[in-house]
Amino acid sequence: MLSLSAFLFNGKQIPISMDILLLIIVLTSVILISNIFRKRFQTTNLRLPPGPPRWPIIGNLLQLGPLPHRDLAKFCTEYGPLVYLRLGNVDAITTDDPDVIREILLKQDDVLASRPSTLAAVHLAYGCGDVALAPLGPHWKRMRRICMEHLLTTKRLESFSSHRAEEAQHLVRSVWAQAQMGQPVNLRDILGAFSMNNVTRMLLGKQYFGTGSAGPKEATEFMHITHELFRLLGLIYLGDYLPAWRWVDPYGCEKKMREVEKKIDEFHQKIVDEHRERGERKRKRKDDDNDPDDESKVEMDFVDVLLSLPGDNGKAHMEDVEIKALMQDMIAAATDTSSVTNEWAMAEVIRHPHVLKKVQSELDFVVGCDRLVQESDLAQLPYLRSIVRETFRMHPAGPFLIPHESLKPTKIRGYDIPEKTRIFINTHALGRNTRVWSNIDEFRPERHLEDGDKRVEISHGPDFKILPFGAGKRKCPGAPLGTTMVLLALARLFHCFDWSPPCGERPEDIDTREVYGMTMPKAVPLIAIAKPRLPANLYS
Ligand code: HEM
Repeated sequence: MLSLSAFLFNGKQIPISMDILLLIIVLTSVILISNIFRKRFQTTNLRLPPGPPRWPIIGNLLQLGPLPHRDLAKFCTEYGPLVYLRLGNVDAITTDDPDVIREILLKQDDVLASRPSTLAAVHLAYGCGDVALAPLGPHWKRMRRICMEHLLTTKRLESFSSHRAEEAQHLVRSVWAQAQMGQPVNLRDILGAFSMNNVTRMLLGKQYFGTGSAGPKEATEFMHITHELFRLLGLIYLGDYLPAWRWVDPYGCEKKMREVEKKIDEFHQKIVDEHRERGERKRKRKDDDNDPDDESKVEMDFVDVLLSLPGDNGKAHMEDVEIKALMQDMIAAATDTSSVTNEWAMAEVIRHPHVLKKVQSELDFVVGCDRLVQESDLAQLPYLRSIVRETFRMHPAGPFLIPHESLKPTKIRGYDIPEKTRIFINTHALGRNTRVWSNIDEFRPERHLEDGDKRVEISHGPDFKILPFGAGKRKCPGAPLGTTMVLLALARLFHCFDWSPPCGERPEDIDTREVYGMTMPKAVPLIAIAKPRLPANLYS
C-alpha cells in the first residue's frame, strides 16, 4: 500500500494509506449527514417554541454578535417570552420572563437543572468534576453538600468576619493614600484586590495584595492564570456547537485551554501540598505546648477543611482532584462576581450625585461620623441595599445564569423541549424587561423602597423580577457571603469619601458600556476622584 498522507498523533507523524484515508472521509461524511437528518426528523415532529429563522447546519449562530445577551433579548421581544434557537447542532431556548423563569428554575428543576458539558468545563473544571459546571447527579450533589455543610455555613463565614473587616480597612487606606497624593483612584484595581484577598484568605489562607501578601511573584502568577481562566470560561467557543470547528480549531483555543488547565493544576497542587505539609507539622507538634511556632493554633481555611473530610465510598480522604475542583470553583465564582458588581454600583452612584448624597445621609444617621461601618450595620441600611438591588437589576454580575441543560424531553407552556436543550436565562434582559419594569434605563434605587418594606431583600423574591443569584437547585450557595462583601465595600467607600469623575468629566459622561463574558464588567475601568469626609484618625 502506498503511503500518501500523514496524520499527527500525540506529536508523532503516522503514515496512512489512501484506502484508509478514503474510508475515514466517507464514514465521517455519512455520520455527519445522518446526524443532521436524524436531528431534523426529530425536531420537525416537535412543537418547538417560536424563534428567529435559521440557516442549515449553523442555525442561528451568525445572528449572535459580541453582546449575545442583547441579541437574545431582541429575540425575546420579537418571538418571546420563550424563544427557541438552534446553535450549530445544539438545541437552545432563552427567556427574559419572570413566569417562564420560575417554571424552569422551580417547577421543573428536576429536569432542567443540569449543565452542558462544554469544552471549557471539561478542560478548566477538572472534567466537570466541580460544583458549578457539573451535570446534575450524585457527584454534583455530594460536592454541593460539602460546600453547604462545611465551607459556606453561617458559623464558618462568621469566623472570617475579622479578615473581611481588615480587608475593608485596607481598601479604605489604599483609597485614602491615593486621595492624599491627589491621584485619581482606579476602582477596578482596588475592588478586584478587595474581593481576591477576601476569597483567598478564606480559601487558601493567603492574601495576595497588601502588607501581608504572598509576595509579588506569586501574586502576579496567580492573577495572571485566574484572568486567563475567566477569559476562557467566558468564551462562546464554536467547537461546542460545530464539531467540525473543533477538529480545525483555527485559533488554537482548545490548545490554550489545555495549557491553562496544566498551569492552574500545578498551582492548585502546590497549595494542596503546602496545606498537607502544614497539617503534618501541626499533628507532630500538637502535644508540644512550648513550641514557639505552634501552627496548631492557626485557624482552618477551606483547603484545611477539605483535607480533613472523608472521601467518597468509604475512603479516608477526599481525592486531590476533588479538592482542586472545589478551590477553582470558589475562586472563579466568588471574586469577579462581587468586584464587577461593586464597580457597576460605584459607577452608577458617581453618575448620580443625588444618590451619593442620600446614601451618605443614611450612613451618617445610622453609623455616625466617629466610627466606620461594621458588618452588623448592613441590615439597617435600606437605601444602600436598594442601590445594590438596582445595580443587580441593570448590571447583573453575569448576563446569563450559568447555562442549564435539560436531562430529558419535557414541555414548557405547551412547547416541546428536547433532551439536552441548552437554557440561557437572560438576567440582563429580565432587569430591562419593559413588561416588568418602567423607565428601564434610569438608575433609581427608590423603586425598590416603594412598597414601604423596610428590609430590602437582595434576592429574587417571590416575583422573580431580578435574579442576581439564580434560584432552585443551582442557586448560588455563596449568596450571603457575596452580598456581605458587596455591601461592606460599598458602605465603606460611600461613608468615607466623596466621589467625583476625574477633572473635566461630568458625572453623566461616565461610560456604561459592558463587555460580554462569564461576568459582564464595564468596558472601561472606572477611574474617580476620592475626597475624605470623616475625621482623619479613622483612616489610619
Ligand atoms: C455578588 C456575588 C455573587 C454573585 C452575583 C453570584 C451569582 C451566581 C449565579 C448567578 C450563579 C448561577 C446560578 C444558576 O446557574 O442557576 C452562581 C452559582 C454559584 N456560585 Fe455564586 N455568586 C456570587 C458569589 C459567590 C460566592 C462568594 C461563592 C462562594 C464562595 C459562590 C459560589 C457559587 C457556586 C459554587 C455556584 C454553582 C452552584 C451550582 O451549580 O450548584 N458565588 N452564583
